[in-house]
Amino acid sequence: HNRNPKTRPPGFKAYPLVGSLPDFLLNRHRFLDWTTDVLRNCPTHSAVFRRPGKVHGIITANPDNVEHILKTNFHNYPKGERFNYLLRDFLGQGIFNSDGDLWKLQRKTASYEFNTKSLRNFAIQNVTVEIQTRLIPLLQRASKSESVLDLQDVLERFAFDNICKLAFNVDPACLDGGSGDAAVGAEFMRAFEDAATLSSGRFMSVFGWVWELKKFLNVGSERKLRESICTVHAFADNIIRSRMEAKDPHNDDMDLLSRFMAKEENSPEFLRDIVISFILAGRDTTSSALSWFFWILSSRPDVKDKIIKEIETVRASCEKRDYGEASFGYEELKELKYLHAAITESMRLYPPVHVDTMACLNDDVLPDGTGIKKNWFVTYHTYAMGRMESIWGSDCVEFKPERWFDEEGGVFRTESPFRYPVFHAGARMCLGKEMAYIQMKSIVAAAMERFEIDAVDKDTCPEQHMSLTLRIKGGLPVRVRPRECVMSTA
Ligand code: HEM
Repeated sequence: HNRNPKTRPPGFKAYPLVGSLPDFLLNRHRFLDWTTDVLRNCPTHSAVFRRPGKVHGIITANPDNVEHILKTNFHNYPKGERFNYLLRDFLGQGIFNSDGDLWKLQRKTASYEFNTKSLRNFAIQNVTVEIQTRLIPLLQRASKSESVLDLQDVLERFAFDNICKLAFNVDPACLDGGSGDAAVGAEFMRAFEDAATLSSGRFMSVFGWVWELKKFLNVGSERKLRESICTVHAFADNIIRSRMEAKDPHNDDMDLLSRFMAKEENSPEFLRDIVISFILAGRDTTSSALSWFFWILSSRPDVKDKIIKEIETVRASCEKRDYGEASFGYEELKELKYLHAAITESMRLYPPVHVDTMACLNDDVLPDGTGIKKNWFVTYHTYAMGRMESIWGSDCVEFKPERWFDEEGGVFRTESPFRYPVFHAGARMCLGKEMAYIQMKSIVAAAMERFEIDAVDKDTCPEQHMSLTLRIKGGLPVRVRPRECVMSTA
């Protein structure tokens, strides 16, 4: 690719993505695979996205373009006014929905905190408790009753409990399901889910004025959105208020809210925005990743065996150190290298954040020669990038954890985040990457050590449901059986 702006070809070299409405309608149910095919066949893997009569933006699966957008010319590609506006009712000015100084301020505090040992320890402790007291008993019950379990739902409830603990040290107990405090938690989770889905639904509205009118009249989806936002805000406001009224606001709490309260003179509304953004960011990304992971694994006994062997080896070394928890400690999790590679490989094929979109502030030419105009959007297509022969070679669609190790097979091969933008890249790269791996590896290790988990329909690729993350439509029905020859018990 020609990176020299003086000699690279002039702009507007791009290929139509949505050429005709019939094409779009025919392929709507397989949107990601269809757009992947189109990008694969474009010479530089970039295309123009059109709606009738109007060019709206560029979609790309080209790593040089991704580097340009997320790093080299970062300032030209913010989230943008439209994104901010559509999500403002729900997210306010939280990190996920802000640009410029407001974003920088939150990013600075958060990236410092995400690098502290104390936050990591807090995260490990929360995951361990959730696994020990809820996940393992739930899987045990499913294995005894031999019933079919929706694993995606279980993983989503796990992730929600977990991110709420991390964000403001509240346990909504969604994985406990049921009565008392858990019912309040479940209502909060449901309202959060509705608010996220309905807010993102505004992006799909062909005519923007339709949702604005519904909002003005307080009817239909906008009425439901308003109600769910009220529920979410009331829940968060209560916690923030009582924390602020507490005698010592700089208490020993390890959660993110306390850290933001201690460092800045932030208003209660801004603290709420901050907390809600973190919950959104950490809510259903890990559950999406693990749902696809468990589905893939169901038809790959060879990979399963290697993971189990590794877990048993690491568990044996834990026992020598008299480490008898249901989960694993930080050092042990680091030793689960093959598992790390298998999860990374699974997210290459099924990235939780399947596409990501930015706005273009000023006319620009991308490194592959594609021109982009002010006010267009630019989307990088993470799902397509995981399936490009030019990036991963001729076996790009195969699930092969081994590709993440060097020639000798021992050292994990790190990949450029611009070729593997599963966690984004550049200045706005995901802050929760390490925590996400801690959570995912802990869950898989604890579950696979004790149980055989198999998708009921392991040979049919599940239908995709695209919300903010890539989920499995209708959930992931699995059967759970006790694993024979378990080395330790919960
Ligand atoms: C497998 C799990 C995860 C994946 C694949 C993932 C992926 C991503 C991606 C693609 C973005 C960029 C989104 C954008 O353009 O706004 C992002 C941002 C972010 N993620 Fe994650 N994420 C994961 C888990 C988490 C967790 C568990 C947390 C919190 C504990 C978290 C915190 C954040 C935050 C705060 C941002 C915003 C960063 C910024 O705008 O400066 N993520 N993540």
